[in-house]
Amino acid sequence: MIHTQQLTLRAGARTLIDQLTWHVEDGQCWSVIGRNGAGKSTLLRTLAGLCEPDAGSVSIGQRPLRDWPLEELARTRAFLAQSRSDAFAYTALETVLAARHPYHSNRYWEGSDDHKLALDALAAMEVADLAARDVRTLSGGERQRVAIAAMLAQDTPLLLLDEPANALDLAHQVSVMRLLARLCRQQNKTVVMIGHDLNLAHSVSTHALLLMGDGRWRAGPVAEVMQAPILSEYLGHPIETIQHGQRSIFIPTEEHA
Ligand SMILES: Nc1ncnc2c1ncn2[C@@H]1O[C@H](COP(=O)(O)OP(=O)(O)OP(=O)(O)O)[C@@H](O)[C@H]1O
Repeated sequence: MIHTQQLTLRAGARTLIDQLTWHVEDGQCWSVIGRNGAGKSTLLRTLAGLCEPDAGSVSIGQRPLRDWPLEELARTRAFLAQSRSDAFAYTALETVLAARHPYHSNRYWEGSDDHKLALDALAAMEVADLAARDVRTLSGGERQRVAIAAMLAQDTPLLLLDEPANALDLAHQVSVMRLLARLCRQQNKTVVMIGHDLNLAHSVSTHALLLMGDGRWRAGPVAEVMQAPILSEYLGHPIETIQHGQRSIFIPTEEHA
């Protein structure tokens, strides 16, 4: 689904990611992990086609990103930004319906199929009861779930999510992450998401990409890459693992003053 070849991303004089050659296959669920400022959002925006690489290339489905017509790209990848601002009085339903526009090049109005898809997406995110509400009146977590519903309604094989668990309460963090993992397993969708919760990432992801923020990176299956010594190095803080049944739980080591 995604193939990067010697991809290099910089911010000013800093090299964030150096020569990333990376394959993301259909049906995989990747977590991108790294410290604040490591370049995670910059990478995701580049994969979405919103930023130009400084060197190297990105292909989506065998085709270089720059060769994708915008409307076709919008039917292939959906992007959840880390933050958003709502300038106008759209309802939650209208916001989700807007995600159907890439399917309407030959007609102006959405059809009943679009309404059903949008309502289903709102229901999947447990915000169907908010469909008629002005998005500017929603709480942070409700607005986040409407934004994820819009992604689902966009119905793309590739989902790129910048901190999807942001602002969600514990129950919704778990249900949203499980839903993403299920989309990969059952519908062969591909997910690349950024997250700071190692335990959530470990429980739902098949693979992880670690970014050091100085160009270095490490990519691979979760069992190989999400190990305490490697995570400690990449996150700049000692981390221990404890086993709880089948689960590995990551905890930051307490440092005594
Ligand atoms: N236009 C710019 N000019 C200079 N530096 C920039 C610019 N845009 C981004 N940066 C820097 O690039 C670095 C990477 O930013 P990015 O948003 O990708 O980090 P991140 O890993 O997503 O961080 P976070 O976990 O805080 O969301 C940051 O240090 C940021 O300050």
